[in-house]
Amino acid sequence: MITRRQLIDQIKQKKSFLCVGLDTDIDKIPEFLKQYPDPVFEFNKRIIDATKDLCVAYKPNSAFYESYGVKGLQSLVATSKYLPQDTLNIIDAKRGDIGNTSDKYARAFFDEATSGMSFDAITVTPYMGNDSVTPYLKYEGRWVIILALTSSVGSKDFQYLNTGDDYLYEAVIKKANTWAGADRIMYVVGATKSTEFTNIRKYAPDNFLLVPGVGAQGGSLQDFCQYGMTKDCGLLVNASRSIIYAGSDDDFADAAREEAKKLQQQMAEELEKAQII
Ligand SMILES: O=c1ccn([C@@H]2O[C@H](COP(=O)(O)O)[C@@H](O)[C@H]2O)c(=O)[nH]1
Repeated sequence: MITRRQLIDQIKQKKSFLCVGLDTDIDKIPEFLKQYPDPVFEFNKRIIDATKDLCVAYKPNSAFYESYGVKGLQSLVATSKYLPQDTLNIIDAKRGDIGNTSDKYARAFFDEATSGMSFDAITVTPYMGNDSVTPYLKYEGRWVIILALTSSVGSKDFQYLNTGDDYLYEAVIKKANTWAGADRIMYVVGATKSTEFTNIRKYAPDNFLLVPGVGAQGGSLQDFCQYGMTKDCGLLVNASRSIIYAGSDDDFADAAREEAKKLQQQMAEELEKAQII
C-alpha cells in the first residue's frame, strides 16, 4: 500500500506526478504482440517497463478489460500483479452501489486472496452516497477516488446543478470530506475544467486530485497546475491514449516512454516553479 507520505516522496524523487493510464484496447496494440498467449498483458508489461521510472501511478481502466469477459479479467489480474510496488496503482472502475454490493466490489479490487487483485485505490461515483463509498474505506490504507468534476462534456448535466449554496460537485466534496481525510480520499477533477481548480482548492485544500483529460482530450498542464497544486503537489495527472498509443509498431514502448518523458519534464518544471523540489 502507498501512504500519502510515500506518494509525496515518490513525486519529489521522480520529479513527476504522472499517472499512466492503461486503457489497453486489443484492436490498437501492435500486430506482433498477438502471437503471445495474453497480448494485452504483454503490451501492458512493456509499457510499465518503459515508464515506471517516469511516473508515480498507473491506472488500468476496468472497462477495457471487462469488455473481453474472462480473458479480459485474466489480463487485468496479470497486469495488477505486475504493477510496481512503489507506484500508486489505481483501478478506474467508477463503481457505486448499495453497501453490501460495494463490499463485493471492494473485495474484487482490494482482496487479493479472493480475486487475485490488490489495487491501492479505486475510482467511485458518489451518487449513491455514504454507504456506497465507505465499504472501500474499511480496507486499511486503500484510497477512494471520488468523481467530483469530470472532464466530460456531460459534466454540466448534473455536476453544476445548484443545490442551494453550492454546485452539486462542491456539495459532493464537502460531504465526502466528512467520510475520511486527505490520507484516504482523492477527487477526480478533469484537466478540461482548468478554471475551476482555484475554487476546488477552497473545498479540498489538501486532497490529492486525480486529473484526467491531458493529451487526447486536449487539456494541458500549464492550464491548471498553478491553481491546483498544493505544497505537497496534490496532483496526479493521468494520460492514457497519448502515451500508450504514441507508437504503433515494434518500438511502441520507446514511443510511450518518449511521450511520458515529455510530460515528466513539464511536471518537473511545474514542481520547481512551485518550489516543491
Ligand atoms: O472525468 C474523467 C474521469 C475519468 N476519465 C478516464 O481517464 C482516462 C483518460 O484517458 P485519455 O486517453 O488520456 O483521454 C480514461 O480512462 C477515462 O475513462 C476521464 O477521462 N475523465
